Amino acid sequence: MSGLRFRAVVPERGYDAELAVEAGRTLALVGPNGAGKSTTVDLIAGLLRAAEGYLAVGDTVLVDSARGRFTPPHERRLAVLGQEPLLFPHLRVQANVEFGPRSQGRSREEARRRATHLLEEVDAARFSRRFPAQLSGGQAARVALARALASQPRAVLLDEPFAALDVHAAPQMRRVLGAELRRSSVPAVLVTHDLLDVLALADDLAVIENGRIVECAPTAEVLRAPSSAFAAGLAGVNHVRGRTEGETCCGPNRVSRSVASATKRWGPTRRPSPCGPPRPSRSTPSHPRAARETCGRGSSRTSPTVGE
Ligand SMILES: Nc1ncnc2c1ncn2[C@@H]1O[C@H](COP(=O)(O)OP(=O)(O)OP(=O)(O)O)[C@@H](O)[C@H]1O
Repeated sequence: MSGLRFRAVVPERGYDAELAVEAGRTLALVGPNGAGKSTTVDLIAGLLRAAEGYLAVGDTVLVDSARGRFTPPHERRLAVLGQEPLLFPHLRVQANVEFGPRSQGRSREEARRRATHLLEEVDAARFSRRFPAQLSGGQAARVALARALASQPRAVLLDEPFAALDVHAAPQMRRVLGAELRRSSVPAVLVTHDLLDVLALADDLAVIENGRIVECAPTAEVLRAPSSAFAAGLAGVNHVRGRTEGETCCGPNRVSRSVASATKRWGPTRRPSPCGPPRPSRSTPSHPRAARETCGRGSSRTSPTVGE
């Protein structure tokens, strides 16, 4: 498994963004309402088709509009977990979680083992004989997390997956998700409005505004020295300081910038994003610090933990 490279342009939504997430790392995508976070997830998942687009996970190119390639959602092998659990209503919980591994050709026994393990992890084993209609919203969300992780995806996409959970369930689910992501070493994109999600899960943090990535760097760096007003608000500081040396998380752009220069960068000439241009093959980030400390292929997840 290796990193995820993504770029897409959707003119009718004013969307023109690119991201790179190294294998084994989680990138949190934050931004104001209507900025383009769900659009990003939909594009990567294949639920929305871009006018121009490129998507690769590792060596597998899933979308390349220049070559007319568009892999349908069900063939992408991506785990997508949103606010709605979207469980199969006619299957019991256990069968819902077994469905992914079974459809990938795993044996009945292997699928059962994996589903049972994940249902225990998310504290939903006692619901395994129920149908989705017999679950509460929070219980269904736990099952949906188990199902998303069961199929050993190429990459994981999470669109506010804990929004429906209560204050006790959310920390437990973060722990399960964090452990699974660390174990699986796949790239993950997490859309969230919640700083706790960012602190608990995100190695890197990207800010999207008006369909453009305006900041992308290791989480600790963004929170320490935000260069966008939105990240400053998230970090709880009222000033934008910016970084003084190359500290982007995922790509070749080394020069830190103020919001103003970021806006200039993202002007009509469509320059490379802070997260780097999509690369057609596995490649090491060109930024030496990023490669060494944060974004190197196969590097371990390093997000800070929060007391939960
Ligand atoms: N189905 C659609 N058709 C046309 N435009 C859309 C559609 N869905 C979203 N948009 C527009 O695309 C832009 C990005 O929306 P998106 O839902 O991706 O934002 P978001 O960052 O996820 O917002 P939120 O935090 O409110 O969920 C917005 O301007 C929105 O109005």
